[in-house]
Amino acid sequence: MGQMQKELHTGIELAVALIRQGDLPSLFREATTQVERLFAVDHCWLLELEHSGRALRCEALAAVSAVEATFDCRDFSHPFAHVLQQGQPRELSRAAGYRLDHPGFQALLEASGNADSLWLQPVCAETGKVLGILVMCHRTTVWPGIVSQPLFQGVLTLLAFQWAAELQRNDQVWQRRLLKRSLDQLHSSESIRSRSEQLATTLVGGSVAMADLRAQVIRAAGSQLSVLIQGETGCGKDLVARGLHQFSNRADGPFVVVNCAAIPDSLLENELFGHTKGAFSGADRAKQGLLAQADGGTLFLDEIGDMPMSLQSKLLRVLETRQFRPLGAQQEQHSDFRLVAATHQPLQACIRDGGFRRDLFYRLNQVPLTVTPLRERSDDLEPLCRHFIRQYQQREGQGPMGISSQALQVLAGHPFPGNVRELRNVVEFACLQTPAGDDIQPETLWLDPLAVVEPEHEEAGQAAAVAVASGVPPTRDIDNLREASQAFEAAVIAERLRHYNGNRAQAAESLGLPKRTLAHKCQKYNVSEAG
Ligand SMILES: Nc1ncnc2c1ncn2[C@@H]1O[C@H](COP(=O)(O)OP(=O)(O)OP(=O)(O)O)[C@@H](O)[C@H]1O
Repeated sequence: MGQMQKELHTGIELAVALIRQGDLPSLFREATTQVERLFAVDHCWLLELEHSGRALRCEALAAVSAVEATFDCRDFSHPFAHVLQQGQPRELSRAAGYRLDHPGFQALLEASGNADSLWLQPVCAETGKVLGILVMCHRTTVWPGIVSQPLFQGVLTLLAFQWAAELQRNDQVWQRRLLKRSLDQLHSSESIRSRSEQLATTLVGGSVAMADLRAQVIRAAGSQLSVLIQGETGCGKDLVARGLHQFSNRADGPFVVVNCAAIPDSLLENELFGHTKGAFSGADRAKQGLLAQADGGTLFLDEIGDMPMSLQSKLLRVLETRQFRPLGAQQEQHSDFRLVAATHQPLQACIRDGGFRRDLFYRLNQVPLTVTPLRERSDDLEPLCRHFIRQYQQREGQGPMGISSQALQVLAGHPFPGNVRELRNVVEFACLQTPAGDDIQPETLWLDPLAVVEPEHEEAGQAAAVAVASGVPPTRDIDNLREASQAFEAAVIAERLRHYNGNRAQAAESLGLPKRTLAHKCQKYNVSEAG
């Protein structure tokens, strides 16, 4: 092979080797090795200008030395700042280098063996943009013979070209990733927003607390983690649990509700686990438990704070394995359910008092959700009132138009110890007494006067409240028996309705009246006026 052909061959080999590298670190490794080999240079380093343009970094030096291999471009205690500033290559003697006290630069000298001379060569892209610096170190000054070679210029050009292309590729990848991330974010926040809006038709309220809660419900619905909903009685925990099911991928599966406080302790285990035929005397048929029924769906354990300790341990085991054994069964069964639990009790305090298992609490509380009491979200009052009026109209076929601002003001001053359930009852009472097409007025609002009585005046307040609430005169003052009887009847009805949280069917049944008659009497006596 002729000399020229040999050189050409070397050049092509070198070019292929450089082009083949898929990322910057391997490009740098290949380029420095090639320079050391081709030009018989003792040591070669590549310093990369950081994206910010503020510092140069030498990864290869960082790998062999303990010092920080970063060179601030404004720090003239190393020679690279000068090279960048002038944009020209320069030679540097080791003796001159020793006078510079930059620790990174000293480490570079150290790692370059006995080099007496350095050549600092800026590497620039076609656009003129500086990419970094090529540093060659050798025992003696050999530079004029090297840098004048076309092969050296070729290596530099190719290195710069590949380097710039790699940066551009990284930049594009980065841009694409950024774009994708922002699109994903946009998409997920958009989908959370639209689902939250859907949820707002059942979990009503315009307050910030309610909007936050809805977004949390939507996010939690997307996971399989157990959710513990805490909040005062009547504040909407049941609705939250339903929302978690409705917006989960189990929405087509069953939603099984167990009220741990409503089922006697002795029956609760049986309800949950079920039993086989003949498991105990009287078990003449097998019964599927609620755990099994919840397979593929959501199991909602309401009032979990009331679950007996013995059952808590069993539940914990089920939650860990999703396996359980019905009473009398030989085999364990599997049920794939998502657990949602709720309580109005302060579970932390129950744990301290020994009434609730700490390990179960942690198992349930993977996603904690707290529903704020109604008195702390007054912005929800108006939307909730309108929601309940609309529900009333749909149910009864007619009802009031809306609610007056005075009535809303009165509601805003009430503390609502019974939360939204209490508000719903108050609004429904008011609906009953408001002619269709009118707005609800303050006089029709049946608010529990006890709720505003100061604790120290509670007893006196209670007596007064009964009189105010009932409107029944003391017996000795009665001068019209018919009116007094009617007042008494109205007071009993109002009291009973209150007792049943406004459930007219239950109140009517407990008084031995048909529901229609009760509704008629409410209208006739204008129940709230009796208060
Ligand atoms: N944000 C709301 N939007 C619409 N209705 C609501 C809202 N919050 C509560 N309600 C209504 O108030 C009543 C009580 O709510 P819910 O049963 O969900 O309360 P809870 O916290 O589960 O009560 P408890 O602690 O007694 O079980 C229900 O009729 C429910 O529909």
